[in-house]
Amino acid sequence: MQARLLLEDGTLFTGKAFGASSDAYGEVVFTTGVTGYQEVLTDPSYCGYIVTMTYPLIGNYGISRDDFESVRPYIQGLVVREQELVPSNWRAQYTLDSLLKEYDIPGISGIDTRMLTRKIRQAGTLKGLITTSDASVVELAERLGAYDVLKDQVARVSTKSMYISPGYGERIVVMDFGCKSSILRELTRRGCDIVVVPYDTTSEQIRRLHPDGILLSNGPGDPKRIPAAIRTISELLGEVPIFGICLGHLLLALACGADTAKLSCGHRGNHPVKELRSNRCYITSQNHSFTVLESSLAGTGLAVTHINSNDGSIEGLRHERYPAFSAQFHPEAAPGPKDSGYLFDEFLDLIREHKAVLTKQPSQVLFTAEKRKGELVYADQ
Ligand SMILES: NC(=O)CC[C@H](N)C(=O)O
Repeated sequence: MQARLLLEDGTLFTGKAFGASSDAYGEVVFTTGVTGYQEVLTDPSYCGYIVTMTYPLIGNYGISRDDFESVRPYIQGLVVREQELVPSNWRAQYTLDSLLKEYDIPGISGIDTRMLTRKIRQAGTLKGLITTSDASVVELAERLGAYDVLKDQVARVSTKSMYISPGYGERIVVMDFGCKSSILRELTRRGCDIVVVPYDTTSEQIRRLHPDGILLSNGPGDPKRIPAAIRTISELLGEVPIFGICLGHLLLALACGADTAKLSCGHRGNHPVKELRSNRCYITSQNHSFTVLESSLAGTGLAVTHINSNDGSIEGLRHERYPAFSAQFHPEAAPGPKDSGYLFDEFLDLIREHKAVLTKQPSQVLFTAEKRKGELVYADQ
């Protein structure tokens, strides 16, 4: 069956349909990862997007639920150069085509994904529509024009109620903005006692859980669309060590008074990132549209720890007084190299350091009506 992909600038691609035969609307983005299509499909941060895979053959190792990054795929639609119909992998449970059918997600194959990627690079992210209908292009353009991009993605993908994954180690409260499973895997591997809470949990509710540390997860969309979460983070800042990943990084920056903006076409796939402390370059897994503006950092207490070696954008931040740091990239990888997984160890080191300081200064342990900040905790350093 024929499928068409129409972009908001009028560009029309005609290819072959696979997956569901429903219509999909979304922002069209591309990812350059060579492997990892299952992780991309099921990463909740992709909610609202039609994803183009720049690697030309997709589906060749099939679908295995063990590789999912959440319980289901969250993309709106999938664009590939060539779809493999007969996967070859002993772990495969079913095919890409049958997965997309099961979750009512349409795909289009057989189009020039290189041209599409160039277009997005030049024009920036564009709205698009995948359809198998035979409606006229004029009609499709009208429908696409009337489509408003999703604005409530975090509410869609965050857990509706708190859940635990018990361990004997440090208690980590994960604020779930669309948390990838591999973040929980990394914490579990380190013995953590994990409590995952919905994105709109208040600081008071989080305090009652007595966290040793708070992890702000990845998640879809513009961080400014969840102001209550920004407020919650600013209320907890300095009380408990905080580690932000991707959306969590952007939210931490906003909570400290910095500003964020949308990149023209985002970073998706593997990007080189320089750690300024060691002058080392790490290959990281990335998936984001937004970035922290360097010009907004003055007076926030935030210092840049990592930068993107391709475009110089901010990739990591650390608070100079409070125990808080963040990464724009994905230290949990999935897909991608695990080079930057050391950040989870640094988070646990920070938690232990913070506890040691509190033990030396027990009077600081009590919560007071006035927010207890890191500068008090670290006053004698
Ligand atoms: N992976 C993420 O957490 C993405 C963060 C944010 N939604 C962005 O697009 O920039």
